[in-house]
Amino acid sequence: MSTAPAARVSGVTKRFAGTLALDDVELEIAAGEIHALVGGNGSGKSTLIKILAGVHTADAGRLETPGGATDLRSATPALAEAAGFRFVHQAQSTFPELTVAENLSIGRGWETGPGKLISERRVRRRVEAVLERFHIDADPGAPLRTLGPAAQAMLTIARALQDQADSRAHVLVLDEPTAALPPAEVEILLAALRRYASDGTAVLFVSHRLDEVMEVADTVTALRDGRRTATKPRAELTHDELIELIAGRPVVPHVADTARLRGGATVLAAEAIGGGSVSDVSLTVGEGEIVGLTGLAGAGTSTLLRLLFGAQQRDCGTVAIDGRAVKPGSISDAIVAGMAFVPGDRATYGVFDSLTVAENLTAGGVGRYWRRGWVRGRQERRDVHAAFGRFLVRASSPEQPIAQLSGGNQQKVVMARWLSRPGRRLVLLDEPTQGIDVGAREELWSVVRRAAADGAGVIVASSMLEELADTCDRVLVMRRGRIVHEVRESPITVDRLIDRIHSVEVVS
Ligand SMILES: Nc1ncnc2c1ncn2[C@@H]1O[C@H](COP(=O)(O)OP(=O)(O)OP(=O)(O)O)[C@@H](O)[C@H]1O
Repeated sequence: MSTAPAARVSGVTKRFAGTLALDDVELEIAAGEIHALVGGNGSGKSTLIKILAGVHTADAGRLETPGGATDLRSATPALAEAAGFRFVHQAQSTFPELTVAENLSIGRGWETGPGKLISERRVRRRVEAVLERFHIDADPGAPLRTLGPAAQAMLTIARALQDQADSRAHVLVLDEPTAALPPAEVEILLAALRRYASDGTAVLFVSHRLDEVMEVADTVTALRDGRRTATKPRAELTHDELIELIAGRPVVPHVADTARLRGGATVLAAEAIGGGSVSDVSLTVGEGEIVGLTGLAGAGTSTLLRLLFGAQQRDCGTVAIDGRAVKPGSISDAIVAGMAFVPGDRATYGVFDSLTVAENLTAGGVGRYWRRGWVRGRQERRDVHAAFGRFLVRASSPEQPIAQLSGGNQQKVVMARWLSRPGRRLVLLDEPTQGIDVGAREELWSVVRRAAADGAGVIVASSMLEELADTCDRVLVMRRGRIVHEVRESPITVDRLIDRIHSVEVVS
Protein backbone atom coordinates (compact mmCIF):
# COMPACT_ATOMS: atom_id res chain seq x y z
CA MET A 1 0.00 0.00 0.00
CA SER A 2 1.36 3.41 -0.94
CA THR A 3 1.01 6.33 1.45
CA ALA A 4 1.05 9.19 -1.06
CA PRO A 5 -2.06 11.31 -0.36
CA ALA A 6 -4.57 11.12 -3.20
CA ALA A 7 -6.79 13.70 -1.51
CA ARG A 8 -6.87 15.70 1.68
CA VAL A 9 -9.86 17.63 2.95
CA SER A 10 -9.67 19.95 5.91
CA GLY A 11 -11.88 22.27 7.93
CA VAL A 12 -15.12 21.05 6.36
CA THR A 13 -18.11 22.62 8.04
CA LYS A 14 -21.71 22.46 6.88
CA ARG A 15 -24.82 23.74 8.59
CA PHE A 16 -28.36 23.08 7.47
CA ALA A 17 -31.01 25.25 9.12
CA GLY A 18 -30.90 24.13 12.75
CA THR A 19 -28.38 21.29 12.24
CA LEU A 20 -24.61 21.39 12.29
CA ALA A 21 -24.10 18.43 9.93
CA LEU A 22 -20.29 18.72 9.75
CA ASP A 23 -17.99 20.53 12.13
CA ASP A 24 -14.39 21.14 11.06
CA VAL A 25 -13.89 17.67 9.58
CA GLU A 26 -10.58 16.44 8.22
CA LEU A 27 -9.91 13.44 6.04
CA GLU A 28 -6.83 12.24 4.22
CA ILE A 29 -7.05 9.43 1.69
CA ALA A 30 -3.87 7.75 0.46
CA ALA A 31 -3.38 6.32 -3.00
CA GLY A 32 -3.73 2.56 -2.90
CA GLU A 33 -5.65 2.37 0.37
CA ILE A 34 -9.19 1.36 1.24
CA HIS A 35 -10.52 3.97 3.63
CA ALA A 36 -13.79 3.28 5.44
CA LEU A 37 -16.00 6.17 6.54
CA VAL A 38 -18.22 5.04 9.40
CA GLY A 39 -20.63 6.70 11.82
CA GLY A 40 -24.14 6.56 13.22
CA ASN A 41 -27.22 7.58 11.27
CA GLY A 42 -27.15 11.34 10.81
CA SER A 43 -23.46 11.64 11.73
CA GLY A 44 -22.67 13.46 8.47
CA LYS A 45 -21.24 10.77 6.17
CA SER A 46 -23.54 11.46 3.21
CA THR A 47 -23.16 15.21 3.67
CA LEU A 48 -19.37 14.90 3.44
CA ILE A 49 -19.62 12.67 0.36
CA LYS A 50 -22.07 15.09 -1.27
CA ILE A 51 -19.69 17.99 -0.66
CA LEU A 52 -16.83 15.98 -2.21
CA ALA A 53 -19.12 15.27 -5.16
CA GLY A 54 -20.00 18.96 -5.49
CA VAL A 55 -23.70 18.28 -4.90
CA HIS A 56 -23.60 20.46 -1.77
CA THR A 57 -21.28 23.38 -1.15
CA ALA A 58 -19.59 23.57 2.26
CA ASP A 59 -19.77 26.59 4.58
CA ALA A 60 -16.01 26.19 4.95
CA GLY A 61 -13.43 23.66 3.83
CA ARG A 62 -10.61 22.95 1.47
CA LEU A 63 -9.70 20.04 -0.77
CA GLU A 64 -6.15 19.34 -1.87
CA THR A 65 -5.24 16.79 -4.52
CA PRO A 66 -2.00 16.29 -6.46
CA GLY A 67 -3.59 18.49 -9.16
CA GLY A 68 -4.18 21.53 -6.91
CA ALA A 69 -6.48 22.97 -4.24
CA THR A 70 -10.25 23.60 -4.30
CA ASP A 71 -12.28 25.81 -1.98
CA LEU A 72 -15.20 23.58 -0.99
CA ARG A 73 -17.47 26.63 -0.59
CA SER A 74 -17.63 26.66 -4.36
CA ALA A 75 -17.64 22.89 -4.93
CA THR A 76 -19.33 21.74 -8.13
CA PRO A 77 -19.66 18.31 -9.78
CA ALA A 78 -17.30 19.46 -12.56
CA LEU A 79 -14.61 20.49 -10.04
CA ALA A 80 -15.03 17.17 -8.21
CA GLU A 81 -14.54 15.29 -11.45
CA ALA A 82 -11.51 17.40 -12.41
CA ALA A 83 -10.02 16.66 -8.96
CA GLY A 84 -10.26 12.93 -9.78
CA PHE A 85 -13.25 11.89 -7.67
CA ARG A 86 -15.47 9.18 -9.09
CA PHE A 87 -18.69 8.17 -7.33
CA VAL A 88 -20.60 4.93 -7.49
CA HIS A 89 -23.99 4.99 -5.81
CA GLN A 90 -26.10 2.01 -4.89
CA ALA A 91 -28.85 2.98 -7.28
CA GLN A 92 -26.46 3.60 -10.14
CA SER A 93 -28.36 3.20 -13.36
CA THR A 94 -27.36 0.22 -15.41
CA PHE A 95 -29.36 -1.37 -18.18
CA PRO A 96 -29.89 -5.08 -17.52
CA GLU A 97 -31.15 -5.87 -21.01
CA LEU A 98 -28.26 -4.15 -22.80
CA THR A 99 -24.93 -5.86 -23.30
CA VAL A 100 -21.84 -5.41 -21.16
CA ALA A 101 -20.23 -3.43 -24.01
CA GLU A 102 -23.26 -1.16 -24.35
CA ASN A 103 -23.35 -0.54 -20.61
CA LEU A 104 -19.66 0.43 -20.72
CA SER A 105 -20.24 2.81 -23.64
CA ILE A 106 -23.39 4.67 -22.60
CA GLY A 107 -22.54 8.18 -21.51
CA ARG A 108 -19.04 7.80 -22.89
CA GLY A 109 -19.52 7.12 -26.57
CA TRP A 110 -18.66 4.46 -29.10
CA GLU A 111 -15.51 4.21 -31.22
CA THR A 112 -16.22 4.95 -34.85
CA GLY A 113 -14.58 3.95 -38.10
CA PRO A 114 -14.86 5.27 -41.67
CA GLY A 115 -18.06 7.20 -42.34
CA LYS A 116 -18.54 7.74 -38.57
CA LEU A 117 -20.09 4.31 -38.26
CA ILE A 118 -19.62 2.51 -34.95
CA SER A 119 -16.60 0.24 -35.22
CA GLU A 120 -17.63 -2.90 -33.40
CA ARG A 121 -14.08 -4.20 -33.50
CA ARG A 122 -12.66 -1.11 -31.79
CA VAL A 123 -15.47 -1.01 -29.24
CA ARG A 124 -14.87 -4.65 -28.42
CA ARG A 125 -11.14 -4.10 -28.06
CA ARG A 126 -11.68 -1.22 -25.62
CA VAL A 127 -14.30 -3.13 -23.66
CA GLU A 128 -12.13 -6.23 -23.41
CA ALA A 129 -9.26 -4.12 -22.09
CA VAL A 130 -11.55 -2.54 -19.46
CA LEU A 131 -12.91 -5.94 -18.39
CA GLU A 132 -9.39 -7.26 -18.01
CA ARG A 133 -8.18 -4.23 -16.10
CA PHE A 134 -11.10 -4.48 -13.64
CA HIS A 135 -10.90 -8.27 -13.37
CA ILE A 136 -14.43 -8.82 -14.66
CA ASP A 137 -14.99 -12.21 -16.22
CA ALA A 138 -17.68 -11.41 -18.80
CA ASP A 139 -18.28 -11.49 -22.52
CA PRO A 140 -18.70 -7.96 -23.97
CA GLY A 141 -21.71 -9.21 -25.96
CA ALA A 142 -23.55 -10.78 -22.98
CA PRO A 143 -26.62 -8.98 -21.60
CA LEU A 144 -25.74 -7.37 -18.27
CA ARG A 145 -28.50 -9.28 -16.46
CA THR A 146 -26.67 -12.56 -17.07
CA LEU A 147 -23.82 -11.42 -14.79
CA GLY A 148 -23.89 -12.08 -11.03
CA PRO A 149 -24.74 -9.15 -8.71
CA ALA A 150 -21.10 -8.57 -7.70
CA ALA A 151 -19.93 -8.55 -11.33
CA GLN A 152 -22.68 -6.01 -12.10
CA ALA A 153 -21.43 -3.82 -9.25
CA MET A 154 -17.85 -4.18 -10.55
CA LEU A 155 -19.08 -3.09 -13.96
CA THR A 156 -20.53 0.15 -12.56
CA ILE A 157 -17.15 0.79 -10.92
CA ALA A 158 -15.33 0.04 -14.18
CA ARG A 159 -17.68 2.40 -16.00
CA ALA A 160 -16.89 5.20 -13.56
CA LEU A 161 -13.12 4.69 -13.80
CA GLN A 162 -12.56 3.43 -17.32
CA ASP A 163 -11.26 6.67 -18.80
CA GLN A 164 -8.65 7.25 -16.10
CA ALA A 165 -5.43 5.82 -17.48
CA ASP A 166 -3.55 6.25 -14.19
CA SER A 167 -5.09 4.49 -11.19
CA ARG A 168 -3.37 6.93 -8.85
CA ALA A 169 -5.14 9.91 -10.35
CA HIS A 170 -8.48 9.25 -8.78
CA VAL A 171 -10.43 8.52 -5.63
CA LEU A 172 -13.24 6.00 -5.99
CA VAL A 173 -16.10 6.76 -3.58
CA LEU A 174 -18.66 4.05 -2.82
CA ASP A 175 -21.78 4.36 -0.71
CA GLU A 176 -22.70 1.07 1.03
CA PRO A 177 -21.38 -0.94 -1.94
CA THR A 178 -22.42 -4.33 -0.56
CA ALA A 179 -25.84 -3.41 0.86
CA ALA A 180 -27.78 -5.06 -1.95
CA LEU A 181 -25.54 -8.10 -2.36
CA PRO A 182 -26.15 -11.60 -0.98
CA PRO A 183 -23.35 -12.92 1.29
CA ALA A 184 -21.42 -14.97 -1.28
CA GLU A 185 -21.32 -12.04 -3.70
CA VAL A 186 -20.07 -9.66 -0.99
CA GLU A 187 -16.76 -11.55 -0.86
CA ILE A 188 -16.33 -11.24 -4.63
CA LEU A 189 -16.83 -7.48 -4.55
CA LEU A 190 -14.56 -6.97 -1.53
CA ALA A 191 -11.82 -8.98 -3.24
CA ALA A 192 -12.25 -6.78 -6.34
CA LEU A 193 -11.94 -3.61 -4.23
CA ARG A 194 -8.73 -4.98 -2.74
CA ARG A 195 -7.34 -5.58 -6.24
CA TYR A 196 -8.31 -2.09 -7.41
CA ALA A 197 -6.55 -0.61 -4.38
CA SER A 198 -3.43 -2.67 -4.98
CA ASP A 199 -3.39 -1.20 -8.52
CA GLY A 200 -3.10 2.24 -6.87
CA THR A 201 -6.73 3.38 -6.67
CA ALA A 202 -7.72 5.20 -3.49
CA VAL A 203 -11.05 3.80 -2.32
CA LEU A 204 -13.30 5.65 0.12
CA PHE A 205 -16.35 3.70 1.18
CA VAL A 206 -19.24 4.35 3.53
CA SER A 207 -20.57 1.35 5.42
CA HIS A 208 -22.64 0.27 8.38
CA ARG A 209 -21.45 -3.32 7.99
CA LEU A 210 -18.66 -3.34 10.50
CA ASP A 211 -17.52 -6.90 9.81
CA GLU A 212 -16.75 -5.81 6.25
CA VAL A 213 -14.97 -2.70 7.47
CA MET A 214 -12.81 -4.90 9.71
CA GLU A 215 -12.16 -7.26 6.82
CA VAL A 216 -11.29 -4.92 4.01
CA ALA A 217 -10.35 -1.42 5.21
CA ASP A 218 -6.77 -0.23 5.67
CA THR A 219 -7.83 2.93 7.49
CA VAL A 220 -11.03 3.88 9.29
CA THR A 221 -12.42 7.35 9.91
CA ALA A 222 -15.35 7.62 12.30
CA LEU A 223 -17.79 10.54 12.50
CA ARG A 224 -20.12 11.26 15.39
CA ASP A 225 -22.56 14.17 15.44
CA GLY A 226 -20.74 15.82 12.54
CA ARG A 227 -17.30 15.60 14.15
CA ARG A 228 -14.45 13.28 13.35
CA THR A 229 -13.89 11.08 16.38
CA ALA A 230 -10.89 9.18 15.02
CA THR A 231 -8.83 8.15 12.02
CA LYS A 232 -6.93 4.95 12.68
CA PRO A 233 -5.29 2.09 10.87
CA ARG A 234 -7.82 -0.72 11.00
CA ALA A 235 -5.16 -3.07 12.33
CA GLU A 236 -5.08 -0.98 15.53
CA LEU A 237 -8.84 -1.32 16.12
CA THR A 238 -10.88 -4.11 17.57
CA HIS A 239 -14.49 -4.64 16.57
CA ASP A 240 -15.67 -3.35 19.96
CA GLU A 241 -13.48 -0.25 19.78
CA LEU A 242 -14.92 0.50 16.35
CA ILE A 243 -18.46 0.24 17.75
CA GLU A 244 -17.55 2.60 20.57
CA LEU A 245 -16.10 5.17 18.17
CA ILE A 246 -19.38 5.14 16.24
CA ALA A 247 -21.95 4.88 19.00
CA GLY A 248 -20.00 6.71 21.71
CA ARG A 249 -20.72 3.80 24.04
CA PRO A 250 -20.37 0.03 24.02
CA VAL A 251 -23.33 -1.72 22.41
CA VAL A 252 -24.37 -4.72 24.41
CA PRO A 253 -25.53 -7.65 22.31
CA HIS A 254 -28.97 -8.80 23.30
CA VAL A 255 -29.50 -11.80 25.49
CA ALA A 256 -32.10 -14.09 23.97
CA ASP A 257 -35.39 -13.62 25.79
CA THR A 258 -36.82 -16.90 26.90
CA ALA A 259 -40.12 -15.55 28.14
CA ARG A 260 -41.56 -15.13 24.66
CA LEU A 261 -44.32 -17.49 23.70
CA ARG A 262 -43.14 -18.93 20.40
CA GLY A 263 -45.64 -20.26 17.95
CA GLY A 264 -48.88 -20.05 19.91
CA ALA A 265 -52.19 -19.93 18.05
CA THR A 266 -51.84 -19.49 14.29
CA VAL A 267 -51.85 -15.83 13.26
CA LEU A 268 -51.04 -16.17 9.57
CA ALA A 269 -52.13 -19.01 7.35
CA ALA A 270 -51.13 -18.59 3.71
CA GLU A 271 -52.05 -21.35 1.26
CA ALA A 272 -50.53 -21.89 -2.19
CA ILE A 273 -50.03 -18.24 -2.96
CA GLY A 274 -48.44 -17.12 -6.19
CA GLY A 275 -47.81 -13.91 -8.09
CA GLY A 276 -44.87 -12.21 -9.77
CA SER A 277 -41.78 -14.34 -9.24
CA VAL A 278 -43.39 -16.32 -6.39
CA SER A 279 -45.23 -19.57 -6.90
CA ASP A 280 -47.01 -22.03 -4.66
CA VAL A 281 -45.90 -20.77 -1.26
CA SER A 282 -47.70 -21.99 1.84
CA LEU A 283 -46.70 -20.96 5.33
CA THR A 284 -48.05 -20.36 8.79
CA VAL A 285 -46.80 -18.08 11.54
CA GLY A 286 -47.85 -18.46 15.14
CA GLU A 287 -48.42 -15.86 17.86
CA GLY A 288 -45.12 -14.58 19.19
CA GLU A 289 -43.11 -16.30 16.49
CA ILE A 290 -40.32 -14.60 14.53
CA VAL A 291 -39.77 -16.24 11.15
CA GLY A 292 -36.81 -15.27 8.95
CA LEU A 293 -36.82 -15.29 5.18
CA THR A 294 -33.63 -15.35 3.12
CA GLY A 295 -32.09 -16.51 -0.15
CA LEU A 296 -29.87 -15.39 -2.97
CA ALA A 297 -30.68 -12.20 -4.86
CA GLY A 298 -33.91 -12.61 -6.81
CA ALA A 299 -35.14 -15.49 -4.64
CA GLY A 300 -38.48 -13.77 -4.16
CA THR A 301 -38.43 -12.79 -0.47
CA SER A 302 -39.53 -9.18 -1.07
CA THR A 303 -42.21 -10.29 -3.54
CA LEU A 304 -43.58 -12.78 -1.01
CA LEU A 305 -43.93 -10.07 1.64
CA ARG A 306 -45.66 -7.75 -0.83
CA LEU A 307 -48.07 -10.51 -1.87
CA LEU A 308 -48.93 -11.26 1.75
CA PHE A 309 -49.59 -7.58 2.48
CA GLY A 310 -51.45 -6.98 -0.77
CA ALA A 311 -48.98 -4.37 -2.02
CA GLN A 312 -48.74 -6.64 -5.05
CA GLN A 313 -51.74 -8.48 -6.47
CA ARG A 314 -51.55 -12.24 -5.98
CA ASP A 315 -52.64 -14.54 -8.80
CA CYS A 316 -53.76 -17.40 -6.60
CA GLY A 317 -53.93 -18.75 -3.08
CA THR A 318 -55.43 -17.56 0.19
CA VAL A 319 -54.16 -15.46 3.08
CA ALA A 320 -55.88 -15.47 6.46
CA ILE A 321 -55.14 -13.59 9.69
CA ASP A 322 -56.60 -15.20 12.81
CA GLY A 323 -58.76 -17.34 10.54
CA ARG A 324 -60.24 -14.36 8.68
CA ALA A 325 -59.55 -14.25 4.92
CA VAL A 326 -57.73 -11.17 3.63
CA LYS A 327 -58.69 -9.85 0.20
CA PRO A 328 -55.99 -10.15 -2.47
CA GLY A 329 -54.30 -6.89 -3.46
CA SER A 330 -56.06 -4.85 -0.74
CA ILE A 331 -53.68 -3.03 1.58
CA SER A 332 -56.56 -1.54 3.52
CA ASP A 333 -58.05 -4.96 4.22
CA ALA A 334 -54.59 -6.18 5.29
CA ILE A 335 -54.23 -3.25 7.72
CA VAL A 336 -57.71 -3.79 9.14
CA ALA A 337 -56.84 -7.47 9.62
CA GLY A 338 -53.81 -6.39 11.68
CA MET A 339 -50.90 -6.55 9.25
CA ALA A 340 -48.03 -4.08 9.30
CA PHE A 341 -45.43 -3.82 6.54
CA VAL A 342 -42.03 -2.13 6.59
CA PRO A 343 -40.93 -2.20 2.96
CA GLY A 344 -37.36 -2.55 1.79
CA ASP A 345 -37.61 0.11 -0.87
CA ARG A 346 -38.43 2.99 1.43
CA ALA A 347 -37.92 5.62 -1.27
CA THR A 348 -40.86 4.17 -3.20
CA TYR A 349 -43.15 2.77 -0.55
CA GLY A 350 -42.08 3.79 2.91
CA VAL A 351 -41.73 7.54 3.28
CA PHE A 352 -44.18 10.37 2.59
CA ASP A 353 -41.60 12.79 1.25
CA SER A 354 -43.64 15.95 1.54
CA LEU A 355 -44.67 15.38 5.18
CA THR A 356 -42.90 16.14 8.44
CA VAL A 357 -41.30 13.53 10.67
CA ALA A 358 -44.26 13.64 13.08
CA GLU A 359 -46.76 13.26 10.24
CA ASN A 360 -44.81 10.32 8.87
CA LEU A 361 -44.74 8.70 12.30
CA THR A 362 -48.48 8.87 12.76
CA ALA A 363 -49.49 8.33 9.11
CA GLY A 364 -50.38 4.68 9.66
CA GLY A 365 -52.61 5.35 12.62
CA VAL A 366 -54.38 8.62 11.95
CA GLY A 367 -57.68 7.21 13.14
CA ARG A 368 -56.26 6.86 16.63
CA TYR A 369 -55.90 10.60 17.08
CA TRP A 370 -59.46 11.59 16.22
CA ARG A 371 -62.14 11.65 18.89
CA ARG A 372 -65.55 13.11 18.17
CA GLY A 373 -64.12 15.34 15.46
CA TRP A 374 -61.20 16.64 17.54
CA VAL A 375 -57.62 15.72 16.91
CA ARG A 376 -56.11 14.44 20.14
CA GLY A 377 -53.00 16.58 19.68
CA ARG A 378 -51.51 15.96 23.10
CA GLN A 379 -51.74 12.19 22.77
CA GLU A 380 -50.20 12.36 19.32
CA ARG A 381 -47.34 14.53 20.57
CA ARG A 382 -46.74 12.12 23.46
CA ASP A 383 -46.62 9.14 21.09
CA VAL A 384 -44.29 10.93 18.69
CA HIS A 385 -42.01 11.86 21.57
CA ALA A 386 -41.94 8.27 22.82
CA ALA A 387 -41.24 6.90 19.33
CA PHE A 388 -38.36 9.37 18.91
CA GLY A 389 -36.72 8.07 22.07
CA ARG A 390 -37.40 4.40 21.55
CA PHE A 391 -36.17 4.32 17.96
CA LEU A 392 -33.29 6.77 18.50
CA VAL A 393 -34.50 9.04 15.67
CA ARG A 394 -32.09 11.92 15.06
CA ALA A 395 -34.01 14.95 13.80
CA SER A 396 -33.89 18.61 14.81
CA SER A 397 -37.62 18.53 15.66
CA PRO A 398 -40.76 16.49 14.92
CA GLU A 399 -41.72 19.27 12.50
CA GLN A 400 -38.65 18.77 10.30
CA PRO A 401 -39.55 17.57 6.76
CA ILE A 402 -38.63 13.89 6.58
CA ALA A 403 -36.75 14.40 3.30
CA GLN A 404 -34.10 16.28 5.32
CA LEU A 405 -33.34 13.30 7.57
CA SER A 406 -30.43 10.99 6.91
CA GLY A 407 -31.34 7.70 5.19
CA GLY A 408 -31.04 5.62 8.35
CA ASN A 409 -33.21 8.00 10.34
CA GLN A 410 -35.92 7.87 7.68
CA GLN A 411 -35.89 4.08 8.03
CA LYS A 412 -36.26 4.37 11.81
CA VAL A 413 -39.34 6.58 11.33
CA VAL A 414 -40.92 4.01 8.99
CA MET A 415 -40.20 1.22 11.50
CA ALA A 416 -41.58 3.31 14.36
CA ARG A 417 -44.75 4.07 12.41
CA TRP A 418 -45.60 0.43 11.89
CA LEU A 419 -44.28 -1.11 15.06
CA SER A 420 -46.01 1.40 17.32
CA ARG A 421 -49.44 0.54 15.95
CA PRO A 422 -51.65 -1.12 18.53
CA GLY A 423 -53.54 -4.26 17.56
CA ARG A 424 -51.02 -5.48 15.01
CA ARG A 425 -51.13 -9.25 14.56
CA LEU A 426 -48.56 -9.81 11.84
CA VAL A 427 -45.50 -7.65 11.21
CA LEU A 428 -43.75 -7.99 7.83
CA LEU A 429 -40.25 -6.51 7.66
CA ASP A 430 -38.15 -6.30 4.50
CA GLU A 431 -34.41 -5.70 5.14
CA PRO A 432 -35.29 -3.66 8.23
CA THR A 433 -31.75 -2.82 9.31
CA GLN A 434 -30.30 -1.90 5.93
CA GLY A 435 -28.60 1.46 6.41
CA ILE A 436 -29.22 1.42 10.17
CA ASP A 437 -26.26 2.13 12.44
CA VAL A 438 -24.87 -0.34 14.94
CA GLY A 439 -26.25 1.56 17.95
CA ALA A 440 -29.82 1.58 16.71
CA ARG A 441 -29.79 -1.91 15.21
CA GLU A 442 -29.92 -3.69 18.57
CA GLU A 443 -32.66 -1.32 19.64
CA LEU A 444 -34.74 -2.03 16.54
CA TRP A 445 -34.43 -5.77 17.02
CA SER A 446 -35.48 -5.44 20.64
CA VAL A 447 -38.60 -3.55 19.48
CA VAL A 448 -39.31 -6.38 17.04
CA ARG A 449 -38.88 -8.92 19.84
CA ARG A 450 -41.18 -6.87 22.05
CA ALA A 451 -43.84 -6.88 19.31
CA ALA A 452 -43.54 -10.68 19.23
CA ALA A 453 -43.66 -10.87 23.01
CA ASP A 454 -46.95 -8.93 22.82
CA GLY A 455 -48.32 -11.76 20.68
CA ALA A 456 -47.72 -10.57 17.11
CA GLY A 457 -46.28 -12.93 14.51
CA VAL A 458 -43.28 -11.54 12.63
CA ILE A 459 -41.79 -12.36 9.24
CA VAL A 460 -38.48 -10.71 8.50
CA ALA A 461 -36.71 -10.89 5.14
CA SER A 462 -33.02 -10.14 5.45
CA SER A 463 -29.63 -10.84 3.95
CA MET A 464 -28.00 -10.07 7.33
CA LEU A 465 -27.62 -13.70 8.35
CA GLU A 466 -26.17 -12.96 11.81
CA GLU A 467 -29.21 -10.91 12.67
CA LEU A 468 -31.55 -13.65 11.46
CA ALA A 469 -29.60 -16.27 13.40
CA ASP A 470 -29.73 -14.12 16.56
CA THR A 471 -33.40 -13.29 16.41
CA CYS A 472 -35.47 -15.86 14.53
CA ASP A 473 -37.17 -18.99 15.78
CA ARG A 474 -36.88 -20.47 12.31
CA VAL A 475 -35.62 -19.28 8.93
CA LEU A 476 -37.16 -20.14 5.58
CA VAL A 477 -34.78 -20.26 2.63
CA MET A 478 -36.25 -19.28 -0.72
CA ARG A 479 -35.09 -19.94 -4.22
CA ARG A 480 -36.71 -18.90 -7.48
CA GLY A 481 -39.92 -17.93 -5.78
CA ARG A 482 -40.36 -21.04 -3.66
CA ILE A 483 -39.55 -22.01 -0.10
CA VAL A 484 -36.95 -24.76 -0.38
CA HIS A 485 -35.62 -25.17 3.18
CA GLU A 486 -36.59 -24.50 6.74
CA VAL A 487 -33.83 -24.06 9.32
CA ARG A 488 -35.07 -24.46 12.86
CA GLU A 489 -32.15 -26.05 14.69
CA SER A 490 -31.49 -24.48 18.02
CA PRO A 491 -29.33 -22.50 17.88
CA ILE A 492 -29.61 -21.35 14.28
CA THR A 493 -26.10 -20.50 13.06
CA VAL A 494 -24.84 -18.36 10.20
CA ASP A 495 -22.85 -21.31 8.83
CA ARG A 496 -25.98 -23.43 8.76
CA LEU A 497 -27.88 -20.71 6.90
CA ILE A 498 -25.10 -20.24 4.35
CA ASP A 499 -24.97 -23.98 3.88
CA ARG A 500 -28.72 -24.17 3.25
CA ILE A 501 -28.73 -21.16 0.93
CA HIS A 502 -26.00 -22.73 -1.16
CA SER A 503 -27.01 -26.35 -0.94
CA VAL A 504 -30.10 -25.16 -2.72
CA GLU A 505 -27.87 -24.14 -5.60
CA VAL A 506 -26.17 -27.52 -5.71
CA VAL A 507 -29.42 -29.47 -5.66
CA SER A 508 -30.73 -27.79 -8.82
N1 LIG B 1 -30.99 18.85 2.97
C1 LIG B 1 -30.93 18.84 4.31
N2 LIG B 1 -31.63 19.75 5.04
C2 LIG B 1 -31.56 19.75 6.39
N3 LIG B 1 -30.85 18.88 7.12
C3 LIG B 1 -30.13 17.95 6.45
C4 LIG B 1 -30.15 17.87 5.02
N4 LIG B 1 -29.34 16.84 4.65
C5 LIG B 1 -28.86 16.30 5.80
N5 LIG B 1 -29.33 16.97 6.87
C6 LIG B 1 -29.00 16.68 8.28
O1 LIG B 1 -27.60 16.59 8.41
C7 LIG B 1 -27.26 15.57 9.35
C8 LIG B 1 -26.28 14.59 8.69
O2 LIG B 1 -27.00 13.83 7.73
P1 LIG B 1 -26.28 12.78 6.75
O3 LIG B 1 -27.28 12.38 5.74
O4 LIG B 1 -24.99 13.36 6.28
O5 LIG B 1 -25.99 11.56 7.76
P2 LIG B 1 -25.37 10.11 7.46
O6 LIG B 1 -24.22 9.95 8.38
O7 LIG B 1 -25.11 9.93 6.01
O8 LIG B 1 -26.55 9.15 7.95
P3 LIG B 1 -27.09 7.69 7.45
O9 LIG B 1 -26.14 6.69 8.02
O10 LIG B 1 -28.42 7.58 8.11
O11 LIG B 1 -27.15 7.70 5.96
C9 LIG B 1 -28.57 14.92 9.79
O12 LIG B 1 -28.94 15.49 11.02
C10 LIG B 1 -29.54 15.32 8.70
O13 LIG B 1 -30.86 15.41 9.20
